[in-house]
Amino acid sequence: MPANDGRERFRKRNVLQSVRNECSTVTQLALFPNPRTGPAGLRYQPEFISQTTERELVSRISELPLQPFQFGAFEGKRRVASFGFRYDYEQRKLREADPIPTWLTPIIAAVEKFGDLPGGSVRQILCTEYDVGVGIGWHRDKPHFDKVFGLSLEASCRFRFRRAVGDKWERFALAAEPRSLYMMSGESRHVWEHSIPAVEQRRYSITFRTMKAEGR
Ligand SMILES: O=C(O)CCC(=O)C(=O)O
Ligand SMILES: [Fe+2]
Repeated sequence: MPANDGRERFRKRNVLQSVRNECSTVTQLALFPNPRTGPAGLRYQPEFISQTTERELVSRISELPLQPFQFGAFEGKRRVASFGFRYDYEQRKLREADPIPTWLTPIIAAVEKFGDLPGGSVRQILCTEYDVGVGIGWHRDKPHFDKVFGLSLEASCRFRFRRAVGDKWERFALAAEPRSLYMMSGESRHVWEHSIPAVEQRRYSITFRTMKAEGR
């Protein structure tokens, strides 16, 4: 009966709405491929690597001579190591950095495959340690880089997005879980800003960046 159909539709909408509210953002992305639910060009893959690989990568990163990030009061607490290229904030220039270590080769190949990119596309790596209470402020990555991938290690974070719509911010958040990979391309990379609020447990990340043609 039409009245029942209406009620059934209403019930389904309510169920969908509560699923939307309760599920993690990750599940929302999978369940609702509507562009309104998240920035276009954002992809997320849970469990991209195994726990064994995660442990190996964390142990490699903790052996690196990580340095406090040299930019801005809020961001100074992150500790980082760059490979391939690094952005020099004082000179406002891209500079060559140490070559990408070979222990990263297999994971880079997997990331390139995930992004449907030819081998050798990833040319910049940033290993970051966020101690408890450390995050990263709102920003877009430097325009010299094109696609950005991020592997989360040891702890999850709330990976937030915002973009200006009139005089308001449209917002979105992704629960980036340990061992997951996100990819920012298109609007999620070039239009939306992203940030991570202070983490509750120590988190490591490896970000992988391709270069814009003019950045070479
Ligand atoms: O830690 C991350 O996953 C992302 C960090 C970030 O946004 C950046 O280094 O530009
Ligand atoms: Fe970033």
